[in-house]
Amino acid sequence: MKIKRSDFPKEFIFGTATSAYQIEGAAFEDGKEPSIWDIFSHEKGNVKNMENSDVACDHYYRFEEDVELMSQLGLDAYRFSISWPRVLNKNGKKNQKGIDFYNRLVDKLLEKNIIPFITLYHWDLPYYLYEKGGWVNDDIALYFRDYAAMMFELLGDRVKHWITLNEPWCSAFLGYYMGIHAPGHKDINEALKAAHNLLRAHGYAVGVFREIVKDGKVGITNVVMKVEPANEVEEDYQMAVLVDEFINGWFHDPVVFGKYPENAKGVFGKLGIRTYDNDLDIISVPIDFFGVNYYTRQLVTYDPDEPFMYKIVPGNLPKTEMGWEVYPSGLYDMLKKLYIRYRLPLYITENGMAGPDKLEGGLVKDTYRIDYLMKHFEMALKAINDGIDLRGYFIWSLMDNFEWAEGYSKRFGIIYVDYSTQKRYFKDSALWLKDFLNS
Ligand SMILES: OC[C@H]1NNC[C@@H](O)[C@@H]1O
Repeated sequence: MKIKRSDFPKEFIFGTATSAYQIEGAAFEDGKEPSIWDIFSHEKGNVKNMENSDVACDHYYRFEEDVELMSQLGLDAYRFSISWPRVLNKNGKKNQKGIDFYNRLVDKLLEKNIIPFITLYHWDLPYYLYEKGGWVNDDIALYFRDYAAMMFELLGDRVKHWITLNEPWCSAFLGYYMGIHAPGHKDINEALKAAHNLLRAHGYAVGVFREIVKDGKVGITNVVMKVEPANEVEEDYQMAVLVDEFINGWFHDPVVFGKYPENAKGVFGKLGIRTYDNDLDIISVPIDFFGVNYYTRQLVTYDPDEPFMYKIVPGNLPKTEMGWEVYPSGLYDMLKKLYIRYRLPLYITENGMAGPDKLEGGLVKDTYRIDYLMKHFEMALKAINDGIDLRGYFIWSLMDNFEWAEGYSKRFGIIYVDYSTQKRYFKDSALWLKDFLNS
């Protein structure tokens, strides 16, 4: 059964997503100050092939061309992030050139009838704040609140859909525990404190949003994974429950219920981590939607030798270039689980795949990405037809870009970027999407 755009509610929006550090470039230009990723990517061993985003997709200078491409595809919406160190400097002063870039980008999108969705924080913390302790310094939540208020004042007249944080789980646990993302720390106590401060930052930002953008909608975007036991044995099921709470609840439950997930909290409580319960009133101020980033499932098995008694087991389904299993039904399962548990409107703020994309004669035959997207579109439609309040779907990503520790080796775009020339090429998936959006 081939689904069509018209099978979706007419107000359902299709878009693409990017983030500042991954596409903008101009990393040290027009008054922009360094972020933790500008520093981390220049430190040996952190990013494959020592790549960085000094130039990236040169989007800072090419944004008009890129918006034109979005318009040609017929996108309803575009999700992007603001680079905090591009708009606010270490003396707490606005950087007008950086602000002007986002003003022009928003105006260009509106001119093309593309709805802007802004993410305030997509991992590029100003480096001077990291030097003050970064996400481990409790004051960071107030710095974020003031940055958020400034952006709401500057763009809230035209931008009505805002996301406070992208994937705080990654900021906290990849950045402060596993050390594979900036700032590259490996300390579980720091990671849990960072997680808590990210949630506090979110709560403070929502508070000021209600005062400044009265007709706007605000949410938080979390990465979710369908967590399943590797083996049908009791101990693996128990670990799956724990890991599901840790990955799919640690940044959802406090925001809606004002408390951390019980079982997972039991594990971290043993580590003697304060859960700062008195902050949960701030953290759980009401939001308008959850952003859902879905890519794959995670198989877990009990392993008493591991720090948290579990380890991840590779599955046997077909995988993308990231080694992630293609598991469309997991999207449906997670949308259903989130909607039943939290009863909030949902946007898929990221879904997509990294593929072995080859540019030949100006074409990229990424039929595997068309198949991937079609299967996940079908799951989104199934969720809507089952009564889940799903309101939009953003493909990750508009264009190939800097994939963090993987550098430019992983191509997620529906638009191919030739980094040696900065030329953009519609992949077959982009041409397919253009037809789908007009179907
Ligand atoms: O790994 C693909 C994407 N996942 N979510 C966050 C984005 O910044 C990544 O590029």
